[in-house]
Amino acid sequence: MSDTIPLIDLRMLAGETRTATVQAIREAAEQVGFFAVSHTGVHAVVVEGAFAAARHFFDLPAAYKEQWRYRDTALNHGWVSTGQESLDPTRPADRKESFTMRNVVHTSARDELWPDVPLRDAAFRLYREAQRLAERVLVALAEGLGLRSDEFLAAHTGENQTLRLLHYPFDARPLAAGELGAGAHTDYGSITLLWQDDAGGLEVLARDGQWLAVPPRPEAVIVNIGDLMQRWTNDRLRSTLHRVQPRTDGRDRYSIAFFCDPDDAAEIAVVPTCVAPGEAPRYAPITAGEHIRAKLKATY
Ligand SMILES: O=C(O)CCC(=O)C(=O)O
Ligand SMILES: [Fe+2]
Repeated sequence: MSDTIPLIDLRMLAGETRTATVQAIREAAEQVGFFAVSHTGVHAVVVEGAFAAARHFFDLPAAYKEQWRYRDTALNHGWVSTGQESLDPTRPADRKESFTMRNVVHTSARDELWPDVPLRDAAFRLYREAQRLAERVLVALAEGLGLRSDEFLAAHTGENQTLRLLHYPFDARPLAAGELGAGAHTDYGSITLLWQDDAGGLEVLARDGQWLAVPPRPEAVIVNIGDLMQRWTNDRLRSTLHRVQPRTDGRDRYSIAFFCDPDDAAEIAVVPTCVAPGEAPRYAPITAGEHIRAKLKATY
């Protein structure tokens, strides 16, 4: 593996370069589980709008943000303060705060869930564009594995698609042993899209056991495979461990993740093209909802 994750230009999905590009996406998903995509169709102004809204919200006093505190994993919406979430439950809680918004199309009409209209509007805009991008990636992965184009897509109507604003504050207090910005974890669902600012700190565990930095690349979106997609593909696509270093250089870091997960009722059964002839699937079918809720409960 190279010293950074592969970069794929999505303009190449059009025309006669499509087949080769779909295979490049599949290969990156198999070998690294992380890749970056450029020319994604997501507008820079929409991404900037979401980052601006995030900075504005996270700057507010904690006592005020309290009103939108994350309350339950079923709704999966709201503010989680620093030290509340442990992506790696064996370590101290993460040095980060977040604002999670599940199924924004559905929840944006509920005024009580939103600190302000600009945040809601910025989230809605990015959510819609992220959905389109995630759908293109799901289709490419299906095609790359020799499946019907909508094999994965059909299970993703938006019910479990979640946008999350993240803030890793600089904090001069000494770090506890093993304290991180985000503890080492794999994502739970199908695929994750990630936008990061230029601060850096994201690392992925390479196959050789070394942590590899994922440097910020303006205009690129990071894509990674989650646990359910790994299971769906009989371990062919890799759900790779990743973590975020805490801020120690005097500046904060902001990032935005879009988790694209299957609908609660979707049955995740190993796809036939990922089982070698004469072998049995490694996993029994599972309902996506069961899996996602169990994972969320473990981290809060
Ligand atoms: O902030 C980042 O760069 C990564 C966040 C992440 O991995 C997550 O929230 O699942
Ligand atoms: Fe993650």
